[in-house]
Amino acid sequence: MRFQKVTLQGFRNLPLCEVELAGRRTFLCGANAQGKTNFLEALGYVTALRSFRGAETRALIGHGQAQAGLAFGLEHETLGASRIMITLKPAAREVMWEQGRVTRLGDFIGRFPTVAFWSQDNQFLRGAPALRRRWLDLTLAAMDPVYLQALQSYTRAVAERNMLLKQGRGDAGTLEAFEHELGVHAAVLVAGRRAGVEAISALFHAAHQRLVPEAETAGLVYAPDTTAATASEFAALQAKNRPRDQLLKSTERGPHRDDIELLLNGRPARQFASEGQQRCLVIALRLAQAAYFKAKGGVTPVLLCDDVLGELDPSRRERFWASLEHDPQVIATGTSLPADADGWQVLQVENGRVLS
Ligand SMILES: Nc1ncnc2c1ncn2[C@@H]1O[C@H](COP(=O)(O)OP(=O)(O)OP(=O)(O)O)[C@@H](O)[C@H]1O
Repeated sequence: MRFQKVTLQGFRNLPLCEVELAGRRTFLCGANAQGKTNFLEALGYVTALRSFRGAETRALIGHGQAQAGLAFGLEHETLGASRIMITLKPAAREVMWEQGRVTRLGDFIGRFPTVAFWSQDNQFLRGAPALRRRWLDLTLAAMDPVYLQALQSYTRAVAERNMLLKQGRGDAGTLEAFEHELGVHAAVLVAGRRAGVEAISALFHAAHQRLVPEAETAGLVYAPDTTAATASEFAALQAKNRPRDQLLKSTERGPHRDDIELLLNGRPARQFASEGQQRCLVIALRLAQAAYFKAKGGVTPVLLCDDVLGELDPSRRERFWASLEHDPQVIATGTSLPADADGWQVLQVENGRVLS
């Protein structure tokens, strides 16, 4: 897939920007806080209708603006030339794809894959489990509408059960109904996560080997919160935990507490990997995400590299370029043009304006 034309209006600090992207390599160059990451964030939004920074819709709308508009002209392996228009309002979002309005998220999410490499990825190993869970959910849901549906339904069921627990209205019969519902969706989630992590782990190992010359092995393991696997096991678990949950006023156990662990040479990387090793692991994980999207959806994702490649030493950067498969479109940012950017389209970003 390739972005050809990008028009943004009132998106964060970009009041109006219209850009034609030429070829497969674009570098956005500018001082700090000019709008480079904001531009990448707008492009990344098209994949899962979410900010890769995890920002709320409200934060994406320019200060003082009522709404933000994003329009993309894309070249797509399976869909041909595509046009997408997204309008963001504080409490609503509208997506137009070709001439029609998108009403079911599952019809749209994941069709336009992008993978963002950005500075906060460095927190991936040592940050809270929610960060890793969010990444895994986004990766799996983008490629599987059944998983997306289960994730939405599970999240809703937990929120409703929590609401009952908080209000103290949770009599056994009512809670039991939610627990049954919760169990059905939990079983889909854990099965999807187990299979997904196994598939991504193999791609992660391969990407890491291409990136790092040392004979190191990288892997990913699923760390579920409980051993329950079937709908009835999950429902039974919630029923057993009910007295404790009623005291704590929250659903304490379940897939919403799952985690994944990155391994380096069979050991938890978060405890043993050096800073440099961690950086390579996280980049390899993003490459694995791109490979997973390609394998599942048949579309080569666009890589959005926010000031990340500058952190790699020249030999690792060279290997990064050599490790890219299927000649993806790469849109990178930085405060100065790297030495290996020959032949790139260069756009200057200055105070919310993107200039060619
Ligand atoms: N909703 C918003 N409305 C207006 N401005 C915003 C909004 N959200 C963020 N900004 C501003 O946008 C500016 C540019 O942010 P951005 O993250 O794109 O910087 P950058 O060019 O990537 O810089 P760096 O090199 O420091 O990462 C910042 O000054 C930020 O405060």
